[in-house]
Amino acid sequence: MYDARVIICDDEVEIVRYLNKILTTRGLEVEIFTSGEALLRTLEHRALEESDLLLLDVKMPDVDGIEILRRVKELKLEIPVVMMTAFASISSAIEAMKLGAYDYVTKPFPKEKIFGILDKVLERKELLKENSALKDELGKSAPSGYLVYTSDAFRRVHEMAVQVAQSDANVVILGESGTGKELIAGLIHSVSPRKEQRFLSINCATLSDTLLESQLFGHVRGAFTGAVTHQKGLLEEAHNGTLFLDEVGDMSPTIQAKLLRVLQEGDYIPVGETKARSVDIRFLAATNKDLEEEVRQKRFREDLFFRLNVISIHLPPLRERAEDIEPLARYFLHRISQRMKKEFVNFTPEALLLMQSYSWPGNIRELENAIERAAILARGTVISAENLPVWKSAPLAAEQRGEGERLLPLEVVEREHILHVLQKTGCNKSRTAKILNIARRTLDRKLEEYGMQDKAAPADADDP
Ligand SMILES: Nc1ncnc2c1ncn2[C@@H]1O[C@H](COP(=O)(O)OP(=O)(O)OP(=O)(O)O)[C@@H](O)[C@H]1O
Repeated sequence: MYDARVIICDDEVEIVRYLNKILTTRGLEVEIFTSGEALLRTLEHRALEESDLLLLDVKMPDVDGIEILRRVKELKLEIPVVMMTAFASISSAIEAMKLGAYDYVTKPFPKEKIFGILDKVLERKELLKENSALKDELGKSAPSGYLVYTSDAFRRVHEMAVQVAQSDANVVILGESGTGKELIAGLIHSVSPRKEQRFLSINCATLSDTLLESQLFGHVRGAFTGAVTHQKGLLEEAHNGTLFLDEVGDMSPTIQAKLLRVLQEGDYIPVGETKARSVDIRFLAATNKDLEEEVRQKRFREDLFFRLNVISIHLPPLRERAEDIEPLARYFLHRISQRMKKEFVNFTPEALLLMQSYSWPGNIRELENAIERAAILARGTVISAENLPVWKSAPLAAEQRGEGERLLPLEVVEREHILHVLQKTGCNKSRTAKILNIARRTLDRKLEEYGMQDKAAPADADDP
């Protein structure tokens, strides 16, 4: 008997039935998709890596299996994909192998063939697990996590990160707190040629100058009061690997000068030593400050800025990519379900609406925390608006209200106002239309225009 999960995607009912039967008989958990389109939609919203194998038909009427495989690879999903092909489409199987499919089977296939593949896959998974445990122990692994998004804005970020990873250029990652800067840094390292080496990180804002210096450069015994032992610095530890400098905008001028030497000369002198040591490190840095402004204000060295900022990646705040809120929320809900061993199945339309109308100043981290909290508060398996008290009373961001510097287009203000009233009426469309003093038809049209018609409300109970 197996303790594993398999996803089947095939439009041929006979094959699905056959596979489902042989797999479930051996204790496997099976998830079925009968169209490529449905699987593709799920890919964008959910991490499939919790499953152990994807059995994917090459030829489907809507979306081709090869296209799905390509997307799986683009999203860097770890799941092994086995293509199922008819004899006639063997050439696509070869193409699939080139694209990174794990294996392929030609229909019709005996069940031993599938179980043979499954055994190999599970064995490999065990090995990988052991490997990554070992890596964690050595402190080598970069922060990892699935990148969940549907917005074009974040797709561009993802593509750029993968592209720059191939070069050895230093990168500055800019973005508000909680937008995923560290996650992107980890991604860059893990797809870069240095991926087998160490990824180390340090937060430059939380340590005192002396501590930051000795953490980075290391020190010899007796270098200063309290330096009772020799300590290797992060520069030494990260040799040949990647060093992530978080909150780099908060680094003091003294440390900036010392770091500049490392970037310019490729060497440094540990505290208390006289001889320089050479290092080969790729630097990734992040900040939520406007680094160019810091340079203009002479708080950040221009020469260091240019050395670090060979390429910059800007992470957009969550409020500027509202279409990512729902898939992220579903992803976090799925993750918390697993952690709490309780299956949360959905959000109510009101809860989704509330999440979409909030401005998320703490970005993805705030969303993650809110979902976690909601899951704890929820009584049943569906998260409702009441479980999300955080922003129910919270006002919209000043920017969204049109206060401050940025004045907003009418449609943004209108959309926010409609959402606000819907929120107050518990998503009752008739009452919302009345308060807004517009016809119910007009409200429906506007909701459709803003792509909110299915989320705005279930059919109002009190509607005629
Ligand atoms: N696209 C994404 N998909 C899934 N999870 C994400 C995504 N972006 C960020 N996260 C998660 O959101 C949380 C915050 O991300 P991260 O720590 O990388 O942000 P940050 O910008 O470095 O924050 P800070 O500036 O506060 O250090 C993490 O738990 C991260 O895994």
